[in-house]
Amino acid sequence: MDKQSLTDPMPVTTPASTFSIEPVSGSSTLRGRLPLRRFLQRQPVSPADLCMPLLVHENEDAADSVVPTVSLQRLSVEVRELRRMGIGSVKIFCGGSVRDDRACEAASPDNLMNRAIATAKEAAQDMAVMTENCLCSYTHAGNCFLTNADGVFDYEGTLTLLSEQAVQQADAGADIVGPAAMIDGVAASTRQALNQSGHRDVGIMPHVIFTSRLYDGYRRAMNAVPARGNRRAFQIHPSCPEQAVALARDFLAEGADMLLLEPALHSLDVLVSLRQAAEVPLVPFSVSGEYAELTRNGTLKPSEYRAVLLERLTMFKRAGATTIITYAAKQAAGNLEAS
Ligand SMILES: NCc1[nH]cc(CCC(=O)O)c1CC(=O)O
Ligand SMILES: [Zn+2]
Repeated sequence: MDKQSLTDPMPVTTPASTFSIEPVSGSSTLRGRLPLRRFLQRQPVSPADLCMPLLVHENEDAADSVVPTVSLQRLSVEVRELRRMGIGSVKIFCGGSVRDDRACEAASPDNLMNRAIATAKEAAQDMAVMTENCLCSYTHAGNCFLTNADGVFDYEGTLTLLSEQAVQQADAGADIVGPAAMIDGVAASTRQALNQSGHRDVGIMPHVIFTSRLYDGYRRAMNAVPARGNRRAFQIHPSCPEQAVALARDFLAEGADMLLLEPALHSLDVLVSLRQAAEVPLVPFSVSGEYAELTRNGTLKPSEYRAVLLERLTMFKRAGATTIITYAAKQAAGNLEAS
């Protein structure tokens, strides 16, 4: 409950009515009455509703990034602090250091991603550690998938490598893997690989991704800019919500445990319709461009930013989000702690 609403009771007067019809219910004026306003209010957003994306770099934090980044060295401290603030999950993203045509580093047991997972898990056992499962940091072309020598999409090779990558991540301690290459069949092949390697209890949260320029800040920070063009081949055009819903259904039929939707703000309609159709956790990802828009447009004072951020997160929650992935998770948790 914000202090404002405790100290600012709304005087309700009943003016001589100029309407010929008396309202049947007092439902709008009830809100002026403090105990009723409180009674009607749903559970507000809490730190436990938030997931912090961690863009991990080997050495230095990326100074010019529009979104927060963290070095491997600082990761333990960061994860412990987030956990202390009540945040229950982190989603780890890592760049690669070696690119080749077969994206070999993606499934190397001691790549940065796997070391970061182990570090995060060691720092806070009860923090849910989620990963991104993709190839764009490891391929020459910056694509999320493999291609053959002739440039044609290699479906089987991609699924095999993504499954191997997921198993390595689970071995390192990941609780939930996140296939992000937008390839159907990936949830099924990942499930099978996890089960066969003794990771039946590791969850799968595939990404359902609309094409967007709101990813540019992330791609720059993570050195994951596609070599040609701004779009990724399998992402869904913003005009095609039915494709997103269909892909979401396919992933669930394949055995996905939950779904990530991005960009959060540009996929709200899909969140709402999936919430009505499927009893599964739905997780909007408020991506780098959304964070940049809120923090850097220069028109919001700090107090306005905090209030708008809370409104934004509340809106995601009421639209049906189970958890919200946001670069503002730490700030929001700090504000909620302070209020
Ligand atoms: N590779 C998939 C992926 N993983 C994270 C983001 C963007 C996240 C953000 O903008 O915060 C994307 C989209 C993309 O690169 O096309
Ligand atoms: Zn990718």
